[in-house]
Amino acid sequence: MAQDLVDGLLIKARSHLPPPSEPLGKLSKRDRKGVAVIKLKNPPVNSLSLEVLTEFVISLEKLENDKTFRGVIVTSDCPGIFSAGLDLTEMCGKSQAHYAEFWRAVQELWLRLYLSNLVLIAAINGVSPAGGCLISLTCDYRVLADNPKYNIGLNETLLGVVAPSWFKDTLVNTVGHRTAERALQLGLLFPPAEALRVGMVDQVVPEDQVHSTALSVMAQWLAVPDHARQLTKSLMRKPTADRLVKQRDADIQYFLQFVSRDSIQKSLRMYLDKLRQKKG
Ligand SMILES: CC/C=C\CCC/C=C/C(=O)SCCNC(=O)CCNC(=O)[C@H](O)C(C)(C)COP(=O)(O)OP(=O)(O)OC[C@H]1O[C@@H](n2cnc3c(N)ncnc32)[C@H](O)[C@@H]1OP(=O)(O)O
Repeated sequence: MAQDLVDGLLIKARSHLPPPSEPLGKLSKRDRKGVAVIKLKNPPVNSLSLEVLTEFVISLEKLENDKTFRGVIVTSDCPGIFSAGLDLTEMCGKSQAHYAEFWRAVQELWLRLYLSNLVLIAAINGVSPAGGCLISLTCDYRVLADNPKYNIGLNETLLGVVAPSWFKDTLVNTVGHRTAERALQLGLLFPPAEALRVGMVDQVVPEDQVHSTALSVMAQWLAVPDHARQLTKSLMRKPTADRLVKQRDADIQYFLQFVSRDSIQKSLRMYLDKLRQKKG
């Protein structure tokens, strides 16, 4: 990957073109060296379609394999929306083969992000439910913009579905068991101050400072020798990831059975209809 891609690597639904470089705040060039920015761009709501999931994995793999990169800032190009989570249309009215391919892609992205050797900082510049929250939870540090509309959490139960065990594990590892249990059962979406209080995010800053704060935090994490930090990250995270790795196929089968149920299809359709009717 060319060195001049360092400033930006855009994930679009239908284009692989890299964007023009964007300003990276106040840090010196030296501090910025080796830091890529992945901006999710799948308007209108950055839903995680099969295509986006696949491109995300490919982008991460390229960055992992390119030794000029040591850190990635994950953020959004859609105003006010970090990600609306998994694309609900991928889970409604499709074939079993499609559900299996989709779920494997969700697993793959989670594994890549959760075990990444790179330092991952989430610059959360919008609302972040369910799968959107999960992406941020896989990062090493989360900076959330201070806007009362920017709720974050795993709200799956409100859709009538269940967050898989590895979504649950990721949350438990971040906020602890009791907070996770309450948040998961109630499908809580936390506004910024609450998200900070429960440890769902590490910092809440004014909206125009999200990116520069993410860069400052990145500089701190990159000051640690890579090998020691990477081994420590693996020590902390591998047992959780291994639980999924050991039963990936069974997890896919469970998803297939679950999502194919008439009652679940009905719940997902009703939820989508509600979203669509919201406009009036
Ligand atoms: C065994 C395990 C089984 C199952 C596990 C499943 C785990 C699931 C994980 C998930 O991530 S499920 C997705 C959960 N996401 C949500 O609940 C968020 C839903 N969306 C919203 O709340 C809002 O859209 C918003 C993100 C707050 C943005 O609001 P805004 O008013 O700006 O946009 P609007 O609601 O009008 O949406 C525009 C457009 O986008 C469609 N949409 C929204 N979210 C999704 C989505 N996740 N997937 C697909 N499509 C989505 C919405 O319907 C509108 O479409 P339209 O233009 O055709 O009307």
